[in-house]
Amino acid sequence: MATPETRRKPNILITGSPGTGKSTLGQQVADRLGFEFIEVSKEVRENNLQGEFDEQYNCHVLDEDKLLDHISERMDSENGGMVVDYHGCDLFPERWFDVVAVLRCSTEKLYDRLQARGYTEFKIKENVECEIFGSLLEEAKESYR
Ligand SMILES: Nc1ncnc2c1ncn2[C@@H]1O[C@H](COP(=O)(O)OP(=O)(O)O)[C@@H](O)[C@H]1O
Repeated sequence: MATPETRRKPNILITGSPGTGKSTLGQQVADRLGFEFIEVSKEVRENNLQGEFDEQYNCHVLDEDKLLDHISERMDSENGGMVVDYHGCDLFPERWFDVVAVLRCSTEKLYDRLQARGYTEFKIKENVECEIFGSLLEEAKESYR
């Protein structure tokens, strides 16, 4: 099982509220470095890693155990060189990452981006509030002191 000391190339986690630009940046970073990009939402859709249906959010929740099992071989590899995009970081074992970036975005821009994505007012408000409070940055600081 690789650790930051034994991995050949670093693993990078890109977190932040939905709409801050994680998948855009993650793909660019992976392309430039020749790393593999795991966009978690896409990985979940393509590999049937959903859990139960959530009525309030009108979508399936993620089955976290299934996701972790699904990517653990690549994340624990001695090679490293993985870029992962997910909105939080406390789901993952700390040993998986050498670099954690938290993307931020102005609330005006975030609002417009989430509206353009067709999110409900409820979901937009919740995500914009999360951005105002800097919740995901705090989560990352707690996990990776
Ligand atoms: N640096 C940027 N400048 C302007 N627009 C951006 C930037 N990064 C992403 N976007 C746009 O913002 C929207 C959300 O980006 P996306 O990468 O899908 O965010 P996330 O993966 O965090 O949900 C997309 O329409 C994307 O084109």
